[in-house]
Amino acid sequence: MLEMRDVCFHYGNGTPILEHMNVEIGAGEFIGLGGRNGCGKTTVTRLLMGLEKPVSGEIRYDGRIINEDDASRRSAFIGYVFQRPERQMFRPTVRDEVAYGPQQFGRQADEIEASVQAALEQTGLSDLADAYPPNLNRGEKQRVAIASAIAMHTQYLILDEPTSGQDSADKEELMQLLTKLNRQGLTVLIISHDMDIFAEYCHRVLVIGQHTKAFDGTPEELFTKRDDLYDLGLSRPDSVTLSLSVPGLPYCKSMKDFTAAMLQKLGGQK
Ligand SMILES: Nc1ncnc2c1ncn2[C@@H]1O[C@H](COP(=O)(O)OP(=O)(O)OP(=O)(O)O)[C@@H](O)[C@H]1O
Repeated sequence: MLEMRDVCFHYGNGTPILEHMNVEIGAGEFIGLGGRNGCGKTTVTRLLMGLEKPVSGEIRYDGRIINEDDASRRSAFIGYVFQRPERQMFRPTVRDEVAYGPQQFGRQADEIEASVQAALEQTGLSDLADAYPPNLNRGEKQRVAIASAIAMHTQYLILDEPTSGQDSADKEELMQLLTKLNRQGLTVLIISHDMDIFAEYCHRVLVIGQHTKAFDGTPEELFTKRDDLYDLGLSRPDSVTLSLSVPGLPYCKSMKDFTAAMLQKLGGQK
Protein backbone atom coordinates (compact mmCIF):
# COMPACT_ATOMS: atom_id res chain seq x y z
CA MET A 1 0.00 0.00 0.00
CA LEU A 2 1.20 3.46 -0.95
CA GLU A 3 -0.22 6.25 1.20
CA MET A 4 -0.26 10.01 1.64
CA ARG A 5 -1.23 10.90 5.19
CA ASP A 6 -2.25 14.45 5.95
CA VAL A 7 0.21 15.77 3.38
CA CYS A 8 0.62 19.53 2.91
CA PHE A 9 2.84 20.85 0.16
CA HIS A 10 3.90 24.09 -1.52
CA TYR A 11 6.73 24.95 -3.89
CA GLY A 12 9.37 27.56 -3.03
CA ASN A 13 7.08 30.54 -3.63
CA GLY A 14 4.86 29.37 -0.71
CA THR A 15 1.57 29.19 -2.63
CA PRO A 16 -0.34 26.24 -1.15
CA ILE A 17 -0.71 23.38 -3.63
CA LEU A 18 -1.90 20.51 -1.41
CA GLU A 19 -3.48 20.75 2.04
CA HIS A 20 -4.17 17.77 4.30
CA MET A 21 -4.19 15.31 1.44
CA ASN A 22 -5.01 11.70 2.36
CA VAL A 23 -4.79 8.95 -0.24
CA GLU A 24 -4.39 5.19 -0.02
CA ILE A 25 -3.37 3.23 -3.09
CA GLY A 26 -3.70 -0.52 -2.63
CA ALA A 27 -1.71 -3.11 -4.55
CA GLY A 28 -3.43 -4.20 -7.77
CA GLU A 29 -5.63 -1.11 -8.22
CA PHE A 30 -6.18 0.76 -11.50
CA ILE A 31 -6.75 4.38 -10.53
CA GLY A 32 -7.35 7.55 -12.51
CA LEU A 33 -6.19 10.88 -11.07
CA GLY A 34 -8.07 13.91 -12.35
CA GLY A 35 -8.85 17.56 -11.71
CA ARG A 36 -8.45 21.00 -13.23
CA ASN A 37 -5.24 22.15 -14.90
CA GLY A 38 -2.77 23.12 -12.21
CA CYS A 39 -4.71 21.51 -9.32
CA GLY A 40 -1.68 19.45 -8.28
CA LYS A 41 -1.97 16.05 -9.99
CA THR A 42 1.65 15.92 -11.13
CA THR A 43 2.70 17.22 -7.73
CA VAL A 44 0.91 14.29 -6.04
CA THR A 45 2.80 11.82 -8.19
CA ARG A 46 6.12 13.65 -7.65
CA LEU A 47 5.53 13.38 -3.89
CA LEU A 48 4.79 9.65 -4.22
CA MET A 49 7.91 9.20 -6.37
CA GLY A 50 10.14 11.11 -3.97
CA LEU A 51 10.90 13.92 -6.44
CA GLU A 52 9.37 16.35 -3.91
CA LYS A 53 9.12 16.12 -0.13
CA PRO A 54 5.97 16.97 1.85
CA VAL A 55 6.12 20.19 3.86
CA SER A 56 4.23 18.22 6.49
CA GLY A 57 2.56 14.83 6.65
CA GLU A 58 3.78 11.40 5.64
CA ILE A 59 4.32 9.31 2.54
CA ARG A 60 4.14 5.63 3.49
CA TYR A 61 4.93 2.42 1.67
CA ASP A 62 3.50 -0.72 3.26
CA GLY A 63 3.19 1.18 6.53
CA ARG A 64 6.77 2.49 6.57
CA ILE A 65 7.32 6.26 6.41
CA ILE A 66 9.41 6.93 3.31
CA ASN A 67 9.55 10.76 3.34
CA GLU A 68 13.34 10.63 3.46
CA ASP A 69 13.79 7.91 0.80
CA ASP A 70 14.86 9.55 -2.43
CA ALA A 71 13.48 8.78 -5.88
CA SER A 72 16.22 6.32 -6.80
CA ARG A 73 15.42 4.21 -3.74
CA ARG A 74 11.72 4.34 -4.46
CA SER A 75 12.31 3.18 -8.05
CA ALA A 76 12.52 -0.35 -6.60
CA PHE A 77 8.74 -0.25 -6.19
CA ILE A 78 7.46 2.74 -8.22
CA GLY A 79 7.93 3.21 -11.95
CA TYR A 80 7.05 6.46 -13.71
CA VAL A 81 6.16 7.32 -17.28
CA PHE A 82 6.73 11.04 -17.83
CA GLN A 83 4.51 13.15 -20.05
CA ARG A 84 7.55 13.38 -22.33
CA PRO A 85 9.17 9.96 -21.89
CA GLU A 86 12.25 10.92 -23.93
CA ARG A 87 13.31 12.99 -20.93
CA GLN A 88 13.89 9.81 -18.95
CA MET A 89 16.01 7.98 -21.55
CA PHE A 90 19.76 8.25 -21.75
CA ARG A 91 21.07 4.89 -23.00
CA PRO A 92 22.08 4.05 -26.59
CA THR A 93 19.63 1.18 -27.11
CA VAL A 94 16.21 0.15 -25.85
CA ARG A 95 17.74 -2.98 -24.28
CA ASP A 96 20.36 -0.89 -22.40
CA GLU A 97 17.72 1.57 -21.28
CA VAL A 98 15.52 -1.18 -19.83
CA ALA A 99 18.54 -2.84 -18.18
CA TYR A 100 19.73 0.39 -16.54
CA GLY A 101 17.49 0.27 -13.44
CA PRO A 102 18.21 -3.37 -12.51
CA GLN A 103 21.96 -2.70 -13.08
CA GLN A 104 21.84 0.23 -10.63
CA PHE A 105 20.35 -2.09 -8.05
CA GLY A 106 23.29 -4.45 -8.46
CA ARG A 107 21.34 -7.42 -9.79
CA GLN A 108 23.20 -10.39 -11.31
CA ALA A 109 23.89 -10.20 -15.07
CA ASP A 110 21.87 -13.32 -15.96
CA GLU A 111 18.96 -12.15 -13.82
CA ILE A 112 19.05 -8.74 -15.55
CA GLU A 113 19.17 -10.37 -18.97
CA ALA A 114 16.11 -12.51 -18.15
CA SER A 115 14.09 -9.56 -16.70
CA VAL A 116 14.94 -7.32 -19.66
CA GLN A 117 13.97 -10.03 -22.14
CA ALA A 118 10.66 -10.64 -20.36
CA ALA A 119 9.90 -6.90 -20.05
CA LEU A 120 10.58 -6.32 -23.77
CA GLU A 121 8.32 -9.24 -24.69
CA GLN A 122 5.50 -8.08 -22.41
CA THR A 123 5.55 -4.60 -23.91
CA GLY A 124 5.90 -5.75 -27.53
CA LEU A 125 9.38 -4.21 -27.88
CA SER A 126 11.49 -7.30 -28.66
CA ASP A 127 11.96 -6.22 -32.30
CA LEU A 128 13.11 -2.77 -31.17
CA ALA A 129 15.64 -4.00 -28.58
CA ASP A 130 18.59 -2.53 -30.52
CA ALA A 131 16.85 0.69 -31.58
CA TYR A 132 18.09 4.10 -30.46
CA PRO A 133 15.40 5.38 -28.04
CA PRO A 134 15.22 8.99 -29.37
CA ASN A 135 14.27 7.56 -32.79
CA LEU A 136 11.14 5.87 -31.45
CA ASN A 137 7.66 7.36 -31.62
CA ARG A 138 5.95 8.53 -28.42
CA GLY A 139 3.94 5.32 -27.93
CA GLU A 140 7.10 3.23 -28.28
CA LYS A 141 8.99 5.49 -25.87
CA GLN A 142 6.18 5.09 -23.35
CA ARG A 143 6.47 1.33 -23.72
CA VAL A 144 10.23 1.58 -23.09
CA ALA A 145 9.49 3.44 -19.85
CA ILE A 146 6.89 0.80 -18.92
CA ALA A 147 9.35 -2.00 -19.78
CA SER A 148 11.96 -0.31 -17.55
CA ALA A 149 9.51 -0.45 -14.65
CA ILE A 150 8.59 -4.08 -15.35
CA ALA A 151 12.27 -5.08 -15.50
CA MET A 152 12.63 -3.59 -12.01
CA HIS A 153 9.62 -5.65 -10.88
CA THR A 154 7.99 -2.50 -9.56
CA GLN A 155 4.57 -2.85 -7.93
CA TYR A 156 3.32 0.62 -8.87
CA LEU A 157 3.32 2.35 -12.23
CA ILE A 158 2.46 6.05 -12.47
CA LEU A 159 1.76 7.62 -15.86
CA ASP A 160 1.40 11.37 -16.41
CA GLU A 161 -1.14 12.12 -19.15
CA PRO A 162 0.12 9.30 -21.37
CA THR A 163 -2.63 9.60 -23.98
CA SER A 164 -2.68 13.38 -24.50
CA GLY A 165 -2.18 14.14 -28.18
CA GLN A 166 -2.35 10.46 -29.20
CA ASP A 167 -4.73 9.09 -31.81
CA SER A 168 -7.36 6.60 -30.75
CA ALA A 169 -5.43 3.55 -32.02
CA ASP A 170 -2.30 4.44 -29.99
CA LYS A 171 -4.47 5.25 -26.98
CA GLU A 172 -6.29 1.91 -27.21
CA GLU A 173 -3.01 0.02 -27.60
CA LEU A 174 -1.51 1.66 -24.49
CA MET A 175 -4.64 1.17 -22.41
CA GLN A 176 -4.90 -2.50 -23.43
CA LEU A 177 -1.27 -2.99 -22.39
CA LEU A 178 -1.89 -1.33 -19.01
CA THR A 179 -5.03 -3.44 -18.52
CA LYS A 180 -3.07 -6.62 -19.23
CA LEU A 181 -0.26 -5.62 -16.83
CA ASN A 182 -2.79 -4.65 -14.16
CA ARG A 183 -4.43 -8.08 -14.44
CA GLN A 184 -0.97 -9.55 -13.84
CA GLY A 185 -0.80 -7.59 -10.58
CA LEU A 186 0.75 -4.21 -11.48
CA THR A 187 -0.88 -1.23 -9.74
CA VAL A 188 -1.61 1.58 -12.20
CA LEU A 189 -2.11 5.26 -11.36
CA ILE A 190 -2.83 7.34 -14.42
CA ILE A 191 -3.14 11.13 -14.55
CA SER A 192 -5.54 12.12 -17.28
CA HIS A 193 -7.89 14.74 -18.63
CA ASP A 194 -9.60 12.05 -20.71
CA MET A 195 -12.92 11.11 -19.12
CA ASP A 196 -13.32 8.11 -21.46
CA ILE A 197 -10.19 6.59 -19.95
CA PHE A 198 -11.53 7.02 -16.42
CA ALA A 199 -14.87 5.48 -17.39
CA GLU A 200 -13.62 2.61 -19.49
CA TYR A 201 -10.42 1.47 -17.81
CA CYS A 202 -10.15 2.76 -14.24
CA HIS A 203 -11.70 0.94 -11.29
CA ARG A 204 -11.38 3.99 -9.07
CA VAL A 205 -10.97 7.72 -9.69
CA LEU A 206 -9.34 10.28 -7.41
CA VAL A 207 -10.06 13.94 -8.07
CA ILE A 208 -8.20 16.91 -6.62
CA GLY A 209 -10.09 20.17 -6.07
CA GLN A 210 -9.50 23.08 -3.68
CA HIS A 211 -5.99 21.82 -2.76
CA THR A 212 -7.16 18.43 -1.55
CA LYS A 213 -9.02 15.25 -2.47
CA ALA A 214 -12.48 16.19 -3.72
CA PHE A 215 -13.64 12.76 -4.87
CA ASP A 216 -12.55 9.17 -4.33
CA GLY A 217 -14.76 6.44 -5.71
CA THR A 218 -15.80 4.47 -8.76
CA PRO A 219 -16.10 6.10 -12.18
CA GLU A 220 -19.82 5.18 -12.20
CA GLU A 221 -20.35 7.04 -8.92
CA LEU A 222 -18.38 10.02 -10.23
CA PHE A 223 -20.21 10.30 -13.53
CA THR A 224 -23.73 9.52 -12.31
CA LYS A 225 -23.89 10.99 -8.79
CA ARG A 226 -21.75 14.14 -8.79
CA ASP A 227 -23.37 17.34 -9.96
CA ASP A 228 -20.16 19.37 -9.66
CA LEU A 229 -18.20 17.73 -12.48
CA TYR A 230 -17.72 21.09 -14.23
CA ASP A 231 -16.38 22.71 -11.05
CA LEU A 232 -13.94 19.83 -10.69
CA GLY A 233 -12.68 20.39 -14.24
CA LEU A 234 -14.31 17.15 -15.43
CA SER A 235 -17.10 16.22 -17.81
CA ARG A 236 -19.39 13.24 -18.32
CA PRO A 237 -18.33 10.85 -21.08
CA ASP A 238 -20.73 10.64 -24.04
CA SER A 239 -21.37 6.93 -23.40
CA VAL A 240 -22.61 7.74 -19.89
CA THR A 241 -24.75 10.70 -20.99
CA LEU A 242 -26.33 8.62 -23.75
CA SER A 243 -26.96 5.59 -21.55
CA LEU A 244 -28.61 7.78 -18.89
CA SER A 245 -30.85 9.37 -21.50
CA VAL A 246 -32.34 6.09 -22.71
CA PRO A 247 -34.84 4.69 -20.20
CA GLY A 248 -34.00 1.18 -19.04
CA LEU A 249 -30.44 1.20 -20.34
CA PRO A 250 -27.68 0.24 -17.88
CA TYR A 251 -24.71 2.53 -17.15
CA CYS A 252 -22.38 2.25 -20.16
CA LYS A 253 -18.68 2.87 -19.59
CA SER A 254 -17.79 3.08 -23.28
CA MET A 255 -19.41 3.71 -26.65
CA LYS A 256 -18.80 0.02 -27.41
CA ASP A 257 -20.90 -0.93 -24.37
CA PHE A 258 -23.55 1.65 -25.30
CA THR A 259 -23.84 0.28 -28.85
CA ALA A 260 -24.10 -3.28 -27.54
CA ALA A 261 -26.74 -2.27 -24.96
CA MET A 262 -28.79 -0.42 -27.60
CA LEU A 263 -28.62 -3.36 -30.01
CA GLN A 264 -29.74 -5.69 -27.25
CA LYS A 265 -32.59 -3.37 -26.31
CA LEU A 266 -33.74 -2.95 -29.90
CA GLY A 267 -33.36 -6.69 -30.56
CA GLY A 268 -35.45 -7.42 -27.49
CA GLN A 269 -38.21 -5.11 -28.73
CA LYS A 270 -38.76 -7.00 -31.98
N1 LIG B 1 8.55 23.77 -9.65
C1 LIG B 1 7.49 24.53 -9.40
N2 LIG B 1 7.63 25.72 -8.77
C2 LIG B 1 6.56 26.49 -8.49
N3 LIG B 1 5.29 26.18 -8.82
C3 LIG B 1 5.10 25.00 -9.46
C4 LIG B 1 6.19 24.14 -9.79
N4 LIG B 1 5.69 23.04 -10.42
C5 LIG B 1 4.34 23.23 -10.47
N5 LIG B 1 4.00 24.41 -9.90
C6 LIG B 1 2.64 24.94 -9.74
O1 LIG B 1 1.95 24.05 -8.88
C7 LIG B 1 0.59 23.91 -9.27
C8 LIG B 1 0.28 22.44 -9.46
O2 LIG B 1 1.04 21.97 -10.57
P1 LIG B 1 0.87 20.50 -11.11
O3 LIG B 1 1.78 20.38 -12.30
O4 LIG B 1 1.03 19.53 -10.01
O5 LIG B 1 -0.65 20.51 -11.58
P2 LIG B 1 -1.43 19.52 -12.55
O6 LIG B 1 -2.76 19.28 -11.92
O7 LIG B 1 -0.59 18.31 -12.83
O8 LIG B 1 -1.59 20.40 -13.86
P3 LIG B 1 -1.86 20.00 -15.40
O9 LIG B 1 -3.20 19.34 -15.45
O10 LIG B 1 -1.86 21.33 -16.09
O11 LIG B 1 -0.72 19.12 -15.83
C9 LIG B 1 0.42 24.75 -10.54
O12 LIG B 1 -0.12 25.97 -10.19
C10 LIG B 1 1.85 24.92 -11.04
O13 LIG B 1 1.99 26.12 -11.74
